Amino acid sequence: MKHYQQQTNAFPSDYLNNLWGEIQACPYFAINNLNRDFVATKGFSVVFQRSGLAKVEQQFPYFKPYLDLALQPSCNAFYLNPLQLKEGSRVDPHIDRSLRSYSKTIEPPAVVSVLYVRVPADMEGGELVLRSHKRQLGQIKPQFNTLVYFQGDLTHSVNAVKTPGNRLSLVCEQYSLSDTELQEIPEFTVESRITQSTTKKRKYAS
Ligand SMILES: O=C(O)CCC(=O)C(=O)O
Ligand SMILES: [Fe+2]
Repeated sequence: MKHYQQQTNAFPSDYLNNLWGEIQACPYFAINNLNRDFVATKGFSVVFQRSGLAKVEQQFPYFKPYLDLALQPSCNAFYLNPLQLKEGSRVDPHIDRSLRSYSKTIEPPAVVSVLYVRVPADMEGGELVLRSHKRQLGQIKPQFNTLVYFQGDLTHSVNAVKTPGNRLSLVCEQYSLSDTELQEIPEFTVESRITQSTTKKRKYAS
């Protein structure tokens, strides 16, 4: 893939409404956990190997249509995260390498897929900006029901949202790891501020 591509009207719109509702209702959905590039965002993350896909679909059936369409056959490890921005939220320039927390040597993903589940009407700001070595390659204005794929080694950012309402995307970092790297990745786990604080509470309680 050369830099990026977009697929408009990726799903029946009923599916996106359902996805919106399920994500809002999910107990893991909370103020982000991701690093400080993510300013005032909400979300949670599902980390899995291809062998854990059935478990992901069992616990999160509403992700199945997205995974069926977006997962690349050549990839074997995934970091899936719903990401919500509101007025004033932004994401500073970064390269996605969320699996680094499991193995230091992991290279960036082969591809990242992003589905725009909800976008405020007439949103100002909120564009996804893609760069390679300071050169801007594209500025994507999120559109409801568009599925974007971009090359996983690109630096990217999301401009501050300047409109009220929610911008919800469903992002999947897709990796093609060697057997040794893959061994470090959980078959299936959920990362969320909520699960972390429960662990902490348990620790302090004992
Ligand atoms: O929502 C987007 O347009 C991209 C978000 C992003 O960069 C990420 O989740 O790593
Ligand atoms: Fe990113």
